[in-house]
Amino acid sequence: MYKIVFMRHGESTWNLENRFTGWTDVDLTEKGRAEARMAGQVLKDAGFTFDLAYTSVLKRAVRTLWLTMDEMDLMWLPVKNDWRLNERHYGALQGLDKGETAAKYGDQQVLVWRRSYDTPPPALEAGDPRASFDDPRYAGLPKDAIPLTECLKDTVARVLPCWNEELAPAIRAGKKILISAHGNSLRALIKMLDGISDHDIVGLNIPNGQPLVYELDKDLKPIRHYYLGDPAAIAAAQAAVANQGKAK
Ligand SMILES: O=C(O)[C@@H](CO)OP(=O)(O)O
Repeated sequence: MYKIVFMRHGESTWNLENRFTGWTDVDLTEKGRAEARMAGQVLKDAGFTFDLAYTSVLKRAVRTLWLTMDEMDLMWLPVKNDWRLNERHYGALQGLDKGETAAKYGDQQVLVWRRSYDTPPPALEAGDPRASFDDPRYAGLPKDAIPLTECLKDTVARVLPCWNEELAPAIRAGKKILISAHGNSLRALIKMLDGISDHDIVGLNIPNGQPLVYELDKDLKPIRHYYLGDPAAIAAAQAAVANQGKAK
């Protein structure tokens, strides 16, 4: 049996401000840093250790990983930054207030943009300063791999090769891995792992900074999964994430 740990980053400045974030590279708040340290403490107390860590190229996930590793006295851990673990690109919604957007377009439309499997948010114009074409961290990518918006299906299409080429081989090689990523890139991974339907994935919300353990069989099929933190606090945090997209 294999065990891997997923973790969504701690609270970011735009989580606090309730803005659509996507590929915008915002940092953690003080609360987010505390959540990341707490995750390290919880993992340490539960007896976890790791050989290798994966994260995105966005600083909220990278810093969460650093703080978690620091708390576990694992700063030496090899880290692979993979853009394919980035948050789902939020297109032209990036930077907008979620509640105001819901007041303007309706809760249902915002739920579709936030959680549907195959309806992307409106795309950025190619010349929009929010587009990532000139960002050096994506310099090695073909231009058509850099999104202007993404639905979850598009995120699955980039996360799946990351799983097949990086994560799964590391797990099979016996490495204990920690993956610090984002709400929707983790939803994409979990949808794929658990075979969640396009319909049911709408209801899945991932809380900030809570280690999520997956136990996998020899074929890397999930046996069970569980959060390490307090179940009531996790359920409340998941409900809070779900409610972020509603008009006040
Ligand atoms: O804004 C975002 O990029 C994501 C994660 O914070 O938000 P949501 O939960 O609305 O998909």
